[in-house]
Amino acid sequence: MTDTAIQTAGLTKAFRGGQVAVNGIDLAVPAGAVYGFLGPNGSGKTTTIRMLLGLIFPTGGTMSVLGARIPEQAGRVLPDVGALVEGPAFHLYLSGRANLARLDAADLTNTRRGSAARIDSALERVGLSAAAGKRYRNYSLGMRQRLGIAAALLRPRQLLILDEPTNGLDPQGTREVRHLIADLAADGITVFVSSHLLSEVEQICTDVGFMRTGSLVWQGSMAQLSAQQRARVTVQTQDSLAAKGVLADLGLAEITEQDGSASAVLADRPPEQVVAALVAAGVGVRGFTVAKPNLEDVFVQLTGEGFDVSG
Ligand SMILES: Nc1ncnc2c1ncn2[C@@H]1O[C@H](COP(=O)(O)OP(=O)(O)OP(=O)(O)O)[C@@H](O)[C@H]1O
Repeated sequence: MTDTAIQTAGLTKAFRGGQVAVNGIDLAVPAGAVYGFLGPNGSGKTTTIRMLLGLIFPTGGTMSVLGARIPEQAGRVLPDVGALVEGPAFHLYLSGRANLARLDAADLTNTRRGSAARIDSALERVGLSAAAGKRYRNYSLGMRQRLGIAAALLRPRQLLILDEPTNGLDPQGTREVRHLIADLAADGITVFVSSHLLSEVEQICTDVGFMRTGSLVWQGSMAQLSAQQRARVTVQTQDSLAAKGVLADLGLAEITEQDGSASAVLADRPPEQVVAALVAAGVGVRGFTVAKPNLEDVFVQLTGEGFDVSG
C-alpha cells in the first residue's frame, strides 16, 4: 500500500480525429481519500477513468494505481480496484442476487467456494439484503446503482473508481449512494468518484480535482480549498443601500448591493461586529448569513466560466 492511490504525470489522450480529451493532467489521489473528480460533461472525466482502468491507452504521460504502473502492471493491481463505469449489464428478469451470482461466476480470479458468502456480504454492504430476491427490473434507480457498486465489491478492494454514480438518480437515490460511499470510505477504501453535479458530492469529498476541457484546473484537499475561500456576509434588508454603506464603513471588500440585500467579503472581521454596526446604523435586518462559496462557485471563480449543471 502506498500513500498515493492514484498518481498521473502529464496524462494525455488524443483521439484519432485529433480531439484532445485529456490534456497533460497530474492527478494525485491520497490513499484513504474520497476524491471528487469534478467537471462539466465532456471535460474528460470518463476518458481519464477508462485510462486508469487500462480500458484505453493514453497517448502521453504516465500513471500508477496503488503503486503499480498502468497499463504495464495492470494485471497485478486491478483485482484490488473495483469500478463502476457506465454501469454493468444486469439482466432485467433476474434478481439482484442472481445477477451478482452470474458476475461472481464470471470472475476467473474467484474460486467458486465462498460465492454465496461473497454475494451476501456485497448485498449487505450496499443495503440490498432485503431486496436481494427482487427482480432487477423492479429496482429503483438508486437500488440499481447500489447493485452496480455491490458488483464492484464482490471481492475486497483497496480502491473504488465510480464514474458518475449519482447520474440520473432522484434525491433519495443520490442520498443512498452518497451514504454508501461515505460508509465504504470509513472502512478504509479509497474512493475516486466523478461527477458533474458538484453539490451531490461536495459533502462527502475529502479531496477534489476540477476538470475543464481536458485540463485539471485545480486539485487539493477540501481543507485547502476551504482555507482559500473567503466567507461572504449577506444582509437581507429593505434598506440595502444603507446596509451597503455600513459594510463600506467597516472596510469590507467586494461589496455588492441589489434590491433587498447587500453582500461583502467578511475577511477577518467577526460577523457579530457587522450585525452590531448594522443595528447601530438603524438598518432593519431581516436575514443575515455568512457562507463560504460552494464547489460550483469555486469552479466558476477558477475558470471564469459557468458550470453546465443541466448536462
Ligand atoms: N472514442 C472517442 N473518440 C473521439 N472523441 C471522444 C471519444 N470518447 C470521448 N471523446 C471526446 O472526448 C471529450 C471528453 O469526453 P469524456 O467522456 O471523457 O468527458 P466526461 O467529462 O466524462 O463527460 P461525460 O460526463 O459527458 O461523460 C468529449 O469531447 C468527447 O466527445
